[in-house]
Amino acid sequence: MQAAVRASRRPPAGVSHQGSIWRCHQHARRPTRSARGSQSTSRSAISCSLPPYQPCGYVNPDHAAPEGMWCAPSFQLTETPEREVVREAVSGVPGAFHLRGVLGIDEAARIVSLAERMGFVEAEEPTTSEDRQNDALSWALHDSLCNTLSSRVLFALPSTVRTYNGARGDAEVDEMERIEETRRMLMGAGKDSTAMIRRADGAPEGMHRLVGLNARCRIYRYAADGKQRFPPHFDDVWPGARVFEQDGKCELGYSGWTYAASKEGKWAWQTGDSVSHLTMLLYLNEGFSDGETALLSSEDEPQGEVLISPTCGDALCFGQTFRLGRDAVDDSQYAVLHEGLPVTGSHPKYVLRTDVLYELPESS
Ligand SMILES: O=C(O)CCC(=O)C(=O)O
Ligand SMILES: [Fe+2]
Repeated sequence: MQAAVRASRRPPAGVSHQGSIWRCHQHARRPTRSARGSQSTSRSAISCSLPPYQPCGYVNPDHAAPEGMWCAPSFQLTETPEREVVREAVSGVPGAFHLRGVLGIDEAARIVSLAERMGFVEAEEPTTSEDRQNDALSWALHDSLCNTLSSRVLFALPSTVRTYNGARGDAEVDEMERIEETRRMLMGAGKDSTAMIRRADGAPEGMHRLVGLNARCRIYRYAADGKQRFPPHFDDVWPGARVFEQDGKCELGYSGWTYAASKEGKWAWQTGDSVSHLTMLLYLNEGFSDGETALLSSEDEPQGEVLISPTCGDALCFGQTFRLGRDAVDDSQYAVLHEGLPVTGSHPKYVLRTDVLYELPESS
């Protein structure tokens, strides 16, 4: 099968595409590397006024709110929307890419500061070598914050993801790719589309359309003790979620729970439900040593280990497994086995994890 990440869709006005790099000219320049280097993100070094935050529950009463899920309904990004975001492929890892400059240094520092105030749930003593060993919290982004963050990156994300079942033969898949390419040409997107085609055995087949980022984020803190780490794992697809605010209360509501919850082996979802295909890791600080994200392999094309050193404000995106608790769906094409390596030095590492959401195809 051909690697299916197409070059890129036609860029919006003010955006150009050079090789694997997307660039948005309209937006202000990002801080220089020396400005980034001078950033201090230790807990004590950050002092800025922050809006209030509160526990966030679930709209669906069947889902008990976990410990450490928060919402800060008036938190805003301060540089809105003047950011220059640049997309760059991760060499050797199909489907993975960097988004450079998603957050400003001060914005990232304010998120770290907010997270420290909301409070992390400390890592539990691991019982197996696969258990996550870092401090974590969940942060549900209210609509306007989620939309602002999404608007900075949407132009550089795959606009569609077409899924197909691995039971199909190569000839049929080639034909699907050909049809898809023709469709894009007819729509004026040409060959340089960021559309993606991926095999996901057992998953619903069809065209998934880009929606934006998932409001449900996690923030992880790795102590600089050389021990805390996120052992090798795949990220699974996740249903889309958004925050509902009423009478001063914030609750997270999922789309796609019908799709997620059917136990009969039948995929079921409603029109408008969304599901993720990609992880987005947003690095919130620098100033520590080690702590890279190690990209270990991708199905079909096992590359060596690719180490990504966190750069504050940059995002890293890569494929997830279309699994969601179903045995039938094992690893999916472009899913990347990865690991958060231990941190040393004098500062912890902070990283925000969210997902890139797609609307599911028309349900049959
Ligand atoms: O901290 C990292 O670099 C990796 C985090 C991660 O794998 C995740 O959030 O799923
Ligand atoms: Fe992960």
